[in-house]
Amino acid sequence: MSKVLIRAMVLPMTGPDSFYPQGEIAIENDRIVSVGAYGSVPTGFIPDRILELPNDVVMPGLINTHTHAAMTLLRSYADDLPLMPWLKEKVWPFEEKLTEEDIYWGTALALCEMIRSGTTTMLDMYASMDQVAEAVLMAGTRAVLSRGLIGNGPNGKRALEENIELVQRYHGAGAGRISIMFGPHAPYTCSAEYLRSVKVEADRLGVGIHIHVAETEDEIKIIQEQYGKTPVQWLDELGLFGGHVVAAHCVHLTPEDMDILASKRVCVAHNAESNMKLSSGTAPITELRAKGVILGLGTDSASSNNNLDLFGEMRSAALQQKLKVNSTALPAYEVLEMATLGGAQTLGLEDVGMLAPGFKADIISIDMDQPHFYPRFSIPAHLVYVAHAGDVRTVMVDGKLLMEERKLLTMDVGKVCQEAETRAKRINGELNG
Ligand SMILES: N[C@@H](CCSC[C@H]1O[C@@H](n2cnc3c(=O)[nH]cnc32)[C@H](O)[C@@H]1O)C(=O)O
Ligand SMILES: [Zn+2]
Repeated sequence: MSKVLIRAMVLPMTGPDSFYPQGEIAIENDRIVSVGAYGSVPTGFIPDRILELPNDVVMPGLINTHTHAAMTLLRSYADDLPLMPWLKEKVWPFEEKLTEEDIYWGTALALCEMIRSGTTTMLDMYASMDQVAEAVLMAGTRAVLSRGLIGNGPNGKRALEENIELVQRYHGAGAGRISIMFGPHAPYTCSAEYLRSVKVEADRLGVGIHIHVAETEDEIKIIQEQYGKTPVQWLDELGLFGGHVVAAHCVHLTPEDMDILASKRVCVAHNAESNMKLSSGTAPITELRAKGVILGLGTDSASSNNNLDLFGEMRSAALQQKLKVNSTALPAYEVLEMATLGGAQTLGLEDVGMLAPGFKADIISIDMDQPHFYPRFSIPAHLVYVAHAGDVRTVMVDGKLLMEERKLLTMDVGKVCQEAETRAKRINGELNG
C-alpha cells in the first residue's frame, strides 16, 4: 500500500475552467483518490510521501496515439522524401535487417525519450512486439501494442498469427498497463481478404484495430484505381469499421468520409509533424472536431518527425490548423485535450487522460519556474505554445514514479543510447558499406 500526496499547480483536464493554482492530488497505489485545492485531501489520508512542487504544473500524462517506437533507430537516417519512396527505398530495407534485440533497444530508446517528454502512454505498431512489450514492462509506461501487418507479402499469415499470440500473451499484462490491438498496416498493403480475416480475429478476441488511412494523395489514387472508392469508403464497405478502430493520419478526406468516421465512431490519430515532413498534407482536424470525431495526437515514428516530443506536436498541430483555417482554429485547451483525454478515448482507455478520483495515477509535472514561462497569463497557452520536452520534471504511471528531477528511475539512459547507436550503425554499415 502506498500513499502519495502531490502539492502543485493542478490542471486536471476535466474542463476548460478547472485549474487549482494551489492544488493537491492524493494517490493510493495506482489510482487517484482526490483532486482539489489545498486542504481538499480526505481526512484520514496519511501520505507516505509528499511531493512539494509549488512551481510545477501537474497534469495527466500525455498520450501518443500513433507511433512506431523502435524506429528511433532510423532517426535522421532517411529524410526529405515523400512517403512511398521513403518507405520503399529507405525504411523497409533498413527494417529487414532489424533483429529482435534491435527492436527491444530501439523501443527502449523511444521510451526514454517519451518519459523525459511527459508521454506516459503510446499506441505502437511494429514487428517483434513481444520485445516491445518487454521494453514497456521494464520502462513502466502504459502502452497499446499492435503487430504491423503487411498482408500483401509472403509474411502476412505469420504476422497475423503473431498478432493473435500477442493478444494471448500480453493483453492486460503489467497489471493492465498493456493492451493489444490488431495492426493491419494500410489499405494499400493489405488485400480485402486479408483485412476481412483481421477483422474476424479482432472481433473474436474482443480487441480493436489500428491502421494507417488516407495518409497521402498517392494512397487515394491507388485505392481509387483499385477499388473505385476512397480509402475510408473502401474500409467501411469491407466492414472494418464498427468496433474500436484507430485510423492514423486521415489527411485526405471527403465530406462523406468524415461522416462515415463520425457515424462509425472511428478514432483518428493526428500526426501533424509527420504529415508536414513527408509533405502528405494537412488533416481536416477542425472539421473532424466539429463532426464529433474522437481525436488524439501522435508523433508517428522518429524517422518522419524526427522526435517523439508531444509538446512539440501540440504546438505544430495548433499552428498547422491556424495556417490552414484561421487563427481561432484549434485553441490551446482543445489541443491539450487531444493530447490527454482525447488520446485516452482514442485508445479505448477509460481511466486515464484526466486527473479525477478513480482515474489511474498517470501524472506529469512541468517546471514553470523558468524564464520562458513568465508571466503566467494562461497555463494552457504556455503548455501548447511555449513548453518543450525538457521542461518535464516528474513522471508517474500507475502511481509509480518513472522520473524524478528529470532523472529516469527505471532505465539506464546511457546504456540505452549506446545500444541504439551501435545497432543502428551496424545496419547502416551492412546497407551502405
Ligand atoms: N515490416 C514489418 C511490419 C510493419 S510495422 C509498421 C510499418 O509502418 C511503417 N511506417 C512508418 N511510418 C509510416 C507512415 O507514416 N505511413 C505508412 N507506414 C509507415 C514502418 O516503417 C513499418 O514498416 C514486418 O516485419 O512485418
Ligand atoms: Zn505510422
